[in-house]
Amino acid sequence: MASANVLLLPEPGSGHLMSLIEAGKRLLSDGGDSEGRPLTVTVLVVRPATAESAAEVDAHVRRVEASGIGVRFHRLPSVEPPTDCVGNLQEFKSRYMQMQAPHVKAAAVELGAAALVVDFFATGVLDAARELAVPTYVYFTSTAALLALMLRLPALEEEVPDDFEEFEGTVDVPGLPPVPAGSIPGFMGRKASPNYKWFVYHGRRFMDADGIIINTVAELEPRLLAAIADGRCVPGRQVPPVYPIGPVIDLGVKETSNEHCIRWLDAQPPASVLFLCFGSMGWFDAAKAREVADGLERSGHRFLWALRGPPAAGSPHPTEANLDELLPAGFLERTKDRGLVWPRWAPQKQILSHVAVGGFVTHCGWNSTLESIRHGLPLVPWPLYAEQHLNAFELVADIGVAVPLKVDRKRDNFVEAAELERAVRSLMGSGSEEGRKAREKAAEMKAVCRNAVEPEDGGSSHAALQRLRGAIRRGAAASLP
Ligand SMILES: COc1cc(-c2[o+]c3cc(O)cc([O-])c3cc2O[C@@H]2O[C@H](CO)[C@H](O)[C@H](O)[C@H]2O)cc(OC)c1O
Ligand SMILES: O=c1ccn([C@@H]2O[C@H](COP(=O)(O)OP(=O)(O)O)[C@@H](O)[C@H]2O)c(=O)[nH]1
Repeated sequence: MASANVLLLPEPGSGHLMSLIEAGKRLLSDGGDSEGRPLTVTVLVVRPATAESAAEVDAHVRRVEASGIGVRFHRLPSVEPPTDCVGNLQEFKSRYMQMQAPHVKAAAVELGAAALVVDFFATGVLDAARELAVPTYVYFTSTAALLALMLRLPALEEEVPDDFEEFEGTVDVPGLPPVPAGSIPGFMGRKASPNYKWFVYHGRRFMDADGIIINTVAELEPRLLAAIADGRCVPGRQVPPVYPIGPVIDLGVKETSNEHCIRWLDAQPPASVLFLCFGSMGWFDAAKAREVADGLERSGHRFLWALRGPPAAGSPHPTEANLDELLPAGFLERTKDRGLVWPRWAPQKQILSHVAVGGFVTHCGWNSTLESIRHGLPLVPWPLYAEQHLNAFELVADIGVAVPLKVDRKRDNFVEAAELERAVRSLMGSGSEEGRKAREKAAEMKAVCRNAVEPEDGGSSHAALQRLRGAIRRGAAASLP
C-alpha cells in the first residue's frame, strides 16, 4: 500500500491557511504506520478573491515550499467569486468555498485522497467528498466554545425568539457559564442575515463529518469538550469524534527579529512590560488611541504598544500608524522612559516569548490567545471582530487567565481610559486579587499547553493526534478497492 495522502482544504484567509498548514505539519511528524510509511499531506490552495490576498497567500505557500518540511501544494483552478454578497463576509467565504467543490473532487481523484480535512467555512464540499467515499474531517481554527455554540445554533435558533443583537438575557452554551447575549459573535446577531444562516448550516454539517480536529487543548476547555462529547450540544445525536490537537501555533522559533522593539525589550526588567497588539485587522482611530494613551500613562506601567492606523480604501488591512495624528500631544515624550509605541506589524511571537513581557492586551484572536497562554502570559481582553467577544468572555469567566475589561460594543468597541488604567493596574500590579488569580492561572495553563504536545507522560494533544492518524489510516485501508 502506498502512503496515505491527506488533502487539506484551507479557507484562503492567511490566518486560517497558516493554521491548517501547521496542523498538516503535525500530521506528518510521526514514525509512520506499522510498516514505517508516514502520511503525506497536500494543501489544496484556493485562489483568494483579491489580488492583495492572493499575493499574501502565494508568498506564504512559497515560504513553506522552500522550507522543505514536506507539505505539498496543489493549486486549484480559479473560480469566479460570488458578487452578490458584498458586506456579508461569512456568507462570502462559505459560498466561495462551496464553489470549489468540483475542483476539490477532481483533485481528490487525481491525487488519490485517503482523507480530506476542510476548514470550517468549507463544509459545503462535504457532499462532493461523500460521493467519492473519502473520509472527511473538519478543521476548526477556533475555540471549543465557538464549536459548542455552532453545534447548538440550529436548536438555539428556535429556543431564543429574538435576534441576539436585541436580546438582553443569557444564552445557554453547554460547558460555559451562561453567556451574555452581548458576547455572542456579531455575525450571529441577526437571524435574517445570510451570515447567521451560514453558521447554522455549518453547525449542522459538522455532524456529517468523520471527525472534528480542533485547535485547542483538552485541559484548557475541559467542560466544553465534555459537553460536546456527551451530546449536550445536539441532544439525541452522536457528535463525530473531536480531536483537540492544540496549541497549533508556529512558535516562531525562526522569528529572530533584531528590530528596535526587541532591543528595547532587552533593556527592560523581567515581566515588567505590558504588550498591546490587536491582530491582523485591528486598528485604532485618534479617539480610541487617545483613551489607550491616557490609560497607559495613568497606569504608570511599562508598555510596548503595537498601534496601527485605518486601512486604505478597499483593503481590510491596517496601515502604518501616523503617530502625530493618532496620539495626544506630548505623550511619547512623557512616557519615553517606560513605553514604546510600535506603528507597524510587530514580531508578536518573539515579543510574547521575551522575558521582559508580563501581560498582554489582546483583541482575543485565538492564535494570539494561544501564543500568549503558551508563554504563561495573563491577558486583558479587548475583542474587536470575528468570534473575539466570545473568546474574551471565556478567557475571563471560564478559563480564568484574563482580567475583565469593559468594552462598549455598541460604540464600536470603545474603552474608556479609566477602565483601561484599572485593568492594567489589576493585571500588572501586585495589589489585585483578580490580577493575581489571572497570573496564577496563566502560569498553570502554560504548563498544560507544553505538556499536551509531549509524547512522554501521555500529552493529551499528542494522544489526540495519534488517534487521528490511526483513524485516517483505518479509513484509508477501508476505502481500498
Ligand atoms: C472565526 O470566525 C471568523 C474568522 C474570520 C477571519 O478571517 C480572516 C480573513 C483573512 O483574510 C485573514 C485572516 O487572518 C482572517 C482571520 C479571521 O479570524 C481569525 O481567525 C483565527 C483563526 O485562524 C482565529 O479564530 C481568530 O480568533 C479570528 O479573529 C473571519 C470571519 O468572518 C469574516 C469569522 O467569522
Ligand atoms: O502585529 C502583529 C499582529 C499579529 N501578528 C500575528 O498574527 C496572528 C493573528 O492571529 P489571531 O488569530 O490572533 O487573529 P487574527 O489576526 O486572525 O484576527 C498571530 O499569529 C500573531 O502572532 C503578528 O505577528 N504581529
